[in-house]
Amino acid sequence: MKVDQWRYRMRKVSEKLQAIHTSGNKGVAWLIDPDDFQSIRKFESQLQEANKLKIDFFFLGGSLIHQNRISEIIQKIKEVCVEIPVILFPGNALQFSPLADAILFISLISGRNPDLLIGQHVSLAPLLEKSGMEVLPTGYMLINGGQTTSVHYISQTIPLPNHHPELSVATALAGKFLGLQYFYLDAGSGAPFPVSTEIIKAVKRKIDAPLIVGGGLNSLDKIKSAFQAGADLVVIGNGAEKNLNLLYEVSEFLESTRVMAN
Ligand SMILES: CC(C)=CCC/C(C)=C/CC/C(C)=C/CC/C(C)=C/COP(=O)(O)OP(=O)(O)O
Ligand SMILES: O=P(O)(O)OC[C@@H](O)CO
Ligand SMILES: [Mg+2]
Repeated sequence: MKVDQWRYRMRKVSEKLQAIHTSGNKGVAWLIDPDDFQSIRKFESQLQEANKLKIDFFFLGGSLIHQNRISEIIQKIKEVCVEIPVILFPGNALQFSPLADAILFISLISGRNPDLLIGQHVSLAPLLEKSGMEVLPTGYMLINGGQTTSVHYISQTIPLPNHHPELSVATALAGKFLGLQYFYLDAGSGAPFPVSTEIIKAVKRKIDAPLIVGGGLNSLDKIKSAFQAGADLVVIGNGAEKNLNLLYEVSEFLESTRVMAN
């Protein structure tokens, strides 16, 4: 299938995110690490599951990747899961593929590293324009999840404290005044503690935009708490890699809340 054909079949990604946000229905994104793509057969069978699980989005990216197989992975996803949008979640400008449906154009607003606030963005902008891809301008905020994760190290930034909501609120407000349209609170992949509900609630109160939360969400209880605190979309990476059943549990939970809301 050609790129335009599958883009045509879908609602715009931004519309889907906005719909999740305004309806109060929650969503789930499955983060695929391009480096974990070893056996194509295993990946294919996981993708079959993704169709059944009603995953809302695939996120694709990593802090540091060793092999750039992003286009190949997207092709595979599109063969099996035509209806699930693939959103790039790049650690740098090299992690680009014109085959994706949209890109989280993340600016690391919790940090003070100019390359991750604007530098990588300038490098990618001309290519991005040519691709015609949907761009999601996103304020990306790293929150201390109890351990130094890959993204902390690679970004060379200090995360926001997990228990001083006023700092996260000030950061998110600055992002809002800069015109960012999506916010992503991330404790970092594999974090022992996810973003605190205190922080999620405080940011949610001030920001009327889709709120993405991820990092260390490896149990249904943690995911429910993130939703209850105000996350619109949760991102699950390691939790699904270790136990695909977690995605079943989340999907069942979402299904039951959507039924109750209708
Ligand atoms: C928008 C463009 C062109 C680039 C963005 C550049 C920025 C702002 C990067 C922010 C910092 C960064 C390195 C983010 C990567 C986030 C990500 C995809 C994390 C996925 O998890 P890993 O950190 O790879 O987890 P593992 O250690 O579990 O593999
Ligand atoms: O791998 P996990 O801990 O689920 O984290 C997902 C994502 O938010 C990391 O950037
Ligand atoms: Mg990774």
